[in-house]
Amino acid sequence: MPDTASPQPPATANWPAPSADRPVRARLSLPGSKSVTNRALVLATLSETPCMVRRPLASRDSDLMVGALRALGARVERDGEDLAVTPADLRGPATVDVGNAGTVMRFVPPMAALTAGDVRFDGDPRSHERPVGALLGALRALGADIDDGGRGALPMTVHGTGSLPGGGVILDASGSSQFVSALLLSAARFENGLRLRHDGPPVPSRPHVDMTVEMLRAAGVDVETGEDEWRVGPGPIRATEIPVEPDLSNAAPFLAAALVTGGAVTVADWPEHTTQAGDALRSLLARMGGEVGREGTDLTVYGTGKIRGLEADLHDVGELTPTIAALAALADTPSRLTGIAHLRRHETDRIAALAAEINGLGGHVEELEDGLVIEPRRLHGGVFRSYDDHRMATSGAVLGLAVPGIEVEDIATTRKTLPDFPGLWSEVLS
Ligand SMILES: O=C(O)C1=C[C@@H](OP(=O)(O)O)[C@@H](O)[C@H](O)C1
Ligand SMILES: C=C(OP(=O)(O)O)C(=O)O
Repeated sequence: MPDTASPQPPATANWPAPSADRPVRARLSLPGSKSVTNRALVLATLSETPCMVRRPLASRDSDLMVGALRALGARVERDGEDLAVTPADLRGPATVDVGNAGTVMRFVPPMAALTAGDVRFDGDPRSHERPVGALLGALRALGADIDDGGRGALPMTVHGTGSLPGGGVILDASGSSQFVSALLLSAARFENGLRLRHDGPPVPSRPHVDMTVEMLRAAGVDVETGEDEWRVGPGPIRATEIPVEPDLSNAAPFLAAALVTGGAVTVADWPEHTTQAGDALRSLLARMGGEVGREGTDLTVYGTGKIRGLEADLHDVGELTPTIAALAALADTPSRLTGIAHLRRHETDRIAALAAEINGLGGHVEELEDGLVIEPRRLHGGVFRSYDDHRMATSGAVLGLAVPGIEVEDIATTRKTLPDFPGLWSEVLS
């Protein structure tokens, strides 16, 4: 697949985050959602019909997913702005590079179990630390043969046999909602389908599970859901066309710019109905002092010149935390963000990283086991480390709007889910 990224600064150069000397007023179209794109690619590959994935994301995580599926034998071809996926038998041996993409390291192993041959999984060093053990345990209980050297982590090899019995399994998905999504996405292809029950502390990022269920149903799969239970009937997946919505989580830093500068930022094509976690920005940014308006499919956030602190449980929408924390550091009153212990196992330990980086600029952030208490302070310039985490990097950009002299380390890491964040950011600020 062509690499659509525009030229980026080298990974080692710090990026001087532009400060805003006037209210930001902009309208932008965002690239496709990572979460929708990577589910669409999985469903299209498992479908018995050819499928067009419309306007997918083209960035590191989606490139990794395309690479993984091609390694298993899928035919994925670019067709203008779309990706055309043609049914093919999945076969090994294959090697899958998961990078640091949670969706690839969780969604592809069940497909590998349906593949005839060995499939080896490895990725960035961080992929060895991100949780997959509970998912692997569930897959084994459903009949898969997996060699992870007893670590419950990557690297590992799935010894696929071309089919999986499936059936009933209990899993603790408190570490990541992606365990549930991973099993559901492939389940219709298990011989006996799937009866899945979560047992443990609450599953985070629920809207992402809802997204999985909705997309499966749209592909003709029989899915029933209970509080912590899911049932998928065995049968064909028939996806012919899957539209990809703009990435609403990636709208976060851009909409935050309206609050920070007292401006107005419009995101085009905001869906009327969506399961994306980013839709919660409408209420979160309103609670932080913004005004939110909709005109047709345009969604606009207006800054009012004031940013209010926020007390919120972000368990369902954890990936919005880095932007919300940056806003909280610039607010008039303290914030308390809780329910996000699972962020310690995201691209980096986001709780520790946000506290360290905001404090490094003169902030006052206290780490809780499951969150952050942020007391606003006058911040100063300095290097904001990104820990190879796209959302840390964009969080530094938000702070830079109000605080001169911030340099974000490795801005190119934003390519995980946005092909050209620095370009889009400077367009919005121009
Ligand atoms: O299924 C998905 O597309 C995602 C689920 C969530 O993962 P967790 O449940 O691990 O937080 C979310 O944070 C991640 O960015 C994308
Ligand atoms: C947690 C995230 O990604 P991943 O899909 O790698 O889990 C994220 O994008 O915030």
